[in-house]
Amino acid sequence: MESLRLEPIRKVQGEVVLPGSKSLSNRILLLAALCQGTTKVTNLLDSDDIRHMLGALALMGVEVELNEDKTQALVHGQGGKLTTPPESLFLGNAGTAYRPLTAVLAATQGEFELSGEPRMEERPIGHLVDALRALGADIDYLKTQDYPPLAIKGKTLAGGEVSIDGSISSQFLTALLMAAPLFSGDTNISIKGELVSKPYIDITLGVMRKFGVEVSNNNYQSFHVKGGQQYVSPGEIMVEGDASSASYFIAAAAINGGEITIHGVGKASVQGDIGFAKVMEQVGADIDWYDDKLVVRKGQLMGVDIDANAIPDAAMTLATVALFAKGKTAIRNIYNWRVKETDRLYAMATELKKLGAEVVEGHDYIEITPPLHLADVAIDTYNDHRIAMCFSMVAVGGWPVTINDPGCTAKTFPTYFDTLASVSCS
Ligand SMILES: O=C(O)C1=C[C@@H](OP(=O)(O)O)[C@@H](O)[C@H](O)C1
Ligand SMILES: C=C(OP(=O)(O)O)C(=O)O
Repeated sequence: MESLRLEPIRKVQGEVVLPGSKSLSNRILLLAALCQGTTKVTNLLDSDDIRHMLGALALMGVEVELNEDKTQALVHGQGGKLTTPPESLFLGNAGTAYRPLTAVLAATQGEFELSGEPRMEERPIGHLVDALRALGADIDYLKTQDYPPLAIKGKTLAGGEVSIDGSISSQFLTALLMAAPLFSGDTNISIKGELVSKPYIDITLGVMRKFGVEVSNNNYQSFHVKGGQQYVSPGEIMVEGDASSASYFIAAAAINGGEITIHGVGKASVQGDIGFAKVMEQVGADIDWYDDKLVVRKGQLMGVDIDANAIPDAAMTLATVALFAKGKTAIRNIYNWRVKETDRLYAMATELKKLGAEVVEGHDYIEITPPLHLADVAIDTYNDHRIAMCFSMVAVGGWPVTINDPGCTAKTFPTYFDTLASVSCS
């Protein structure tokens, strides 16, 4: 479908069961493939990013049995051995596949080429490659220095002392951490620059722990990983609901509930994006917290001024909540929005301005002051699932809107617009 017309939604109400977390799904699949033993993964996300990880694993000889709706997988671990794939591993625009595979394959015997969509070739990976090369990895840039695609000649890496720049993406450190137990000796990793998106490191360390590997860390400034370790299957593991995907329903209920019960994340969540619910309480949402669900109702919404470095994905939703909050909303410390699916700072500013909002696009922040009336426009989505999803808040807030290329939500949430319709009262 070229575009989706959303008419004003009178109220949102009902129950949502979240799909599994993208971040957890791809980490779990990779470690389940590497470990010793078979792992049953439940509540797996079925979306493009996961499909790319599964496709790559299949090409490297990993046997994965999926159930019919692809939310359960039986992964037969290879005990650290992967085979040289017959072709380039095409990883779409999935950062959670591309970055960890780069590090793991650098330490795996075999020859690998990692490619992706055109946008992936514009997303930097130099900080990770620099760190891996410093450890002796053999990695070449096939087109442009510091960017995918890559050619990797995997080999035994001995570990040692290494520093990694954490200022652009936490996924580089995640990748190094996941690969380090496979090195023959111990690795001490120190962080250069400010480490962004820190809560994703907790997700990484938590998943590694489930697969039997403990990493010690000193205040996220240095990490010690023992070498020569084998990941061990936990037997069965459930993927928690996606906290970033929850943000759209938390926001919708806060703008125009009714009441929405969101199943799959709650106060026991391991994902940093649960922090968005706390931000929304500050904005004015009325939220009841349970271990693995949230009940969210409408509130008097007020603009806030927040540092969103820890919740870069969910913070995009706040940018459209801002259209319905009193006064100005400022979202700060989000420079790396510029190197994700698109330049998200530019894209969000451009589309919010089209609706009539007053927007300041800073180098690493955005400020939004809502207009009295929203213009009826078509929102361009820049092949960015989160732009498509967060601009549906315009209809939730009672204004018509057209979303161009709504199918781009397939990256993490293929059924998003159906799920929104299921809680929409016209
Ligand atoms: O590790 C992860 O699962 C992710 C880390 C974040 O990226 P950065 O660390 O590049 O900010 C986030 O935006 C991405 O959607 C998922
Ligand atoms: C930044 C994102 O994706 P990736 O995992 O490709 O970095 C995202 O899902 O918002």
